[in-house]
Amino acid sequence: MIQLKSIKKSYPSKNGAVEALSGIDLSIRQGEIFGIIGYSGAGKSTLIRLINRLEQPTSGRLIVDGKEISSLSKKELREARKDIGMIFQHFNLLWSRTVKGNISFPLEVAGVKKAERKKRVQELIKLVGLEGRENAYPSQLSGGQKQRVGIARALANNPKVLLCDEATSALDPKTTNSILDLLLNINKKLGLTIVMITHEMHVVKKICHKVAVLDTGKIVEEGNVLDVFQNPKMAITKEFVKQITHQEEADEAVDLMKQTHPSGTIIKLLFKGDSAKRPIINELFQRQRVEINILEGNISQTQNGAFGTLTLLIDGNIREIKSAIDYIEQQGVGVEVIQDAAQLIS
Ligand SMILES: Nc1ncnc2c1ncn2[C@@H]1O[C@H](COP(=O)(O)OP(=O)(O)OP(=O)(O)O)[C@@H](O)[C@H]1O
Repeated sequence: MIQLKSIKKSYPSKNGAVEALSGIDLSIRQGEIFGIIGYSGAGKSTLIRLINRLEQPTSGRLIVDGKEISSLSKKELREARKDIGMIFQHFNLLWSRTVKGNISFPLEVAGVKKAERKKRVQELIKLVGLEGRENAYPSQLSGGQKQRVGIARALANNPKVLLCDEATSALDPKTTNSILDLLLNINKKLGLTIVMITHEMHVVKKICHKVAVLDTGKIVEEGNVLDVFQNPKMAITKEFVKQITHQEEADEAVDLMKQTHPSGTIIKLLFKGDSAKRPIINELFQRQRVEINILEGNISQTQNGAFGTLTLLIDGNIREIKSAIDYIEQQGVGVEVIQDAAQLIS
């Protein structure tokens, strides 16, 4: 649906050109929810504005829905833009118009007749769950409701792609979740391709199928969300993954155990996909003659399946511990040895 090939974008500045994007290759498939994550200044807004054709690339090729941007006439470009809706961090609503008026606006611009407009606005209000608030003004709405108006407005002309620029960054965690659920629902119902620009890994974890990590104008890592969460390669990706998996209390529990049980073996189990559903501790208790203490555990759900970790302190004789670890690995669960008191690796 969207392809970027060797895209570069520079902005002129007093101290020479600023290279915001330096050679981006990206392919986003139809119906996918694709997350692009990066810190401030990484080039996320530039990238999304290129897809929306609000910016022109300095070089490279951009293809959306089979059409190459550089070969389009102005009229064709105007038409092609209708296939792309966009929502923003600060909603960008018209404050003097009601909910209905805001959603109707792009339909008016597109020359849709009044009766048809009215029908479409009602459909959209239902789709985003704003029934009863049709005549409210933006100032009378909560942040989540404002973003629902933004989503309805973006979908008014039946776009094929929805671009979300930090769409939940101004919302509290509960409202963020409800907006993400709505986007997921719309993706499933309408088969809409969604591109999410964000600095929050929670957003990626909850609804994206794929993720690309953007760092100073380059994509440094890309893949299926579950794979990237399980096996982040670059330091920056590991930092983002830690936003989800890191628990300070867990580190403290492990440190305490290291001090109080220097002779115990501490291992971290890494679950992925179906292995996350296995009653592995129960199986260990039944099959192996080792003592087990659970130090921490967490499980995360992504659109590609679940993944999780479980940190255990195991005591017993070396042979039994080795056998327990072999058993865990045979079940398709990864094992990382944190404290090797039994000298398993020697
Ligand atoms: N119109 C512009 N003129 C000059 N430099 C720009 C312009 N827009 C962006 N830049 C520069 O390009 C780089 C990437 O900016 P961009 O806004 O795309 O990053 P970002 O990841 O979206 O960050 P943020 O979340 O802070 O907006 C930055 O160094 C920025 O200063």
